[in-house]
Amino acid sequence: MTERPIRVFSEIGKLKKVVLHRPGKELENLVPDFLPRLLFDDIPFLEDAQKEHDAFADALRENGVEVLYLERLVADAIDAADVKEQFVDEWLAETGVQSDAMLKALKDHLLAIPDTFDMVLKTMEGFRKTEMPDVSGTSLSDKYETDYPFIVDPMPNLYFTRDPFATMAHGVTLNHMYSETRNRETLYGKYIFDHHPEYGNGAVDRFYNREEATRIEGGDELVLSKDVLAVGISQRTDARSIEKLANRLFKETGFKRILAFLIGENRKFMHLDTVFTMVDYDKFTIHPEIEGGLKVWDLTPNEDGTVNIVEREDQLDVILQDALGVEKVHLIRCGGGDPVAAAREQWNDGSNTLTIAPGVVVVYDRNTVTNKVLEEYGLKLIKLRGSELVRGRGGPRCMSMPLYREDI
Ligand SMILES: NC(=O)NCCC[C@H](N)C(=O)O
Repeated sequence: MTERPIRVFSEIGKLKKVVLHRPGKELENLVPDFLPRLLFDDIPFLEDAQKEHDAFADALRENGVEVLYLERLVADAIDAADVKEQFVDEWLAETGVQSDAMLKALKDHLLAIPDTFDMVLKTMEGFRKTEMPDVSGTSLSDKYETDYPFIVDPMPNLYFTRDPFATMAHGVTLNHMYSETRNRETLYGKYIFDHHPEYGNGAVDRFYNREEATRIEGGDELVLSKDVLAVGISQRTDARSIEKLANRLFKETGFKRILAFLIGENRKFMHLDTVFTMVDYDKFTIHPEIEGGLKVWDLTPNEDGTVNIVEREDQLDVILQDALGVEKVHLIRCGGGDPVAAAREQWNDGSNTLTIAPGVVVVYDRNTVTNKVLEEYGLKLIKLRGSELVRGRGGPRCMSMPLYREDI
């Protein structure tokens, strides 16, 4: 049997292949009045954000990881299946543009871009009003004018490739996102998994679809082992989505348990991976602020195919020891447990680490208190500058989607 293109059975197995998105001109379409709606807290300086991101990609390559770019995968998928016009039509249908004349002008503009790669980048960047001619249509929507400076919004969160789709076993969840701005991002995943020569046409199992009504985002989906997932019930992921996922995974894969972590609905920690990541066989980062209110449910398959759901009364370390079959689990507290350092460093993604091999972890250099504690636990840190990247509220795990990890 041929090797499946996706293989992810842990959070910590040696990372061999990953998807990133190099931040592009979409960041130059962030303006102060619309930051909250686009889920940003500040405006990064693109040139420096790209340098920081290139350093991230280089660090991964130096450690034996093949880096694939989302924008290249999408362009190759579109070209391979010769579906440029279909892609543009689907993209347009999700822009919210109502004027027929403007829809036609946008379509003509995109299809006139000779290189599909550049066309894909343009769909990510968005369109300012100033860059399109006035269209003189006849319908009411053609004549109607607002002060809004964009015809089509940018998609500034694309460099957080962790969220719109998530890999596990030999497949993906193609997610239905919490916000309109991020839901548009999932179209790129759809084209990759429908049409890419290596990742499309059924080569990758599909455990969730973007058309589903309930929400789930990749930052909430953690593959703890070949048997166990942890999934956050959060601002971004509904409990119902986790039940659906459990039903499918228990039937279609070897996963035997999902731990559903209730972390509450909060901008500061919108996904489970902003407060909890796995860094070694027996070590996890954790933000102390979630520990008090954390509830964990255990989802396991019943013999009749239904899902058994039990609330766990144990402490988190005991739940993890039991789920992973290790003697002692260490929970490494963000900011060393100091409430001020923890809050400051979690905000800057101190607990959002990317593990590229057991005990080898990519972090932002700025989280000095947390990093020192991680080193005291014997972890090897690869430190990145992230002053611009962090303004979008995401760290190394958020900015990466593993496609292939060696089994542990
Ligand atoms: N997994 C993650 O936590 N991703 C970070 C996403 C940040 C982005 N600005 C968002 O709010 O969706």
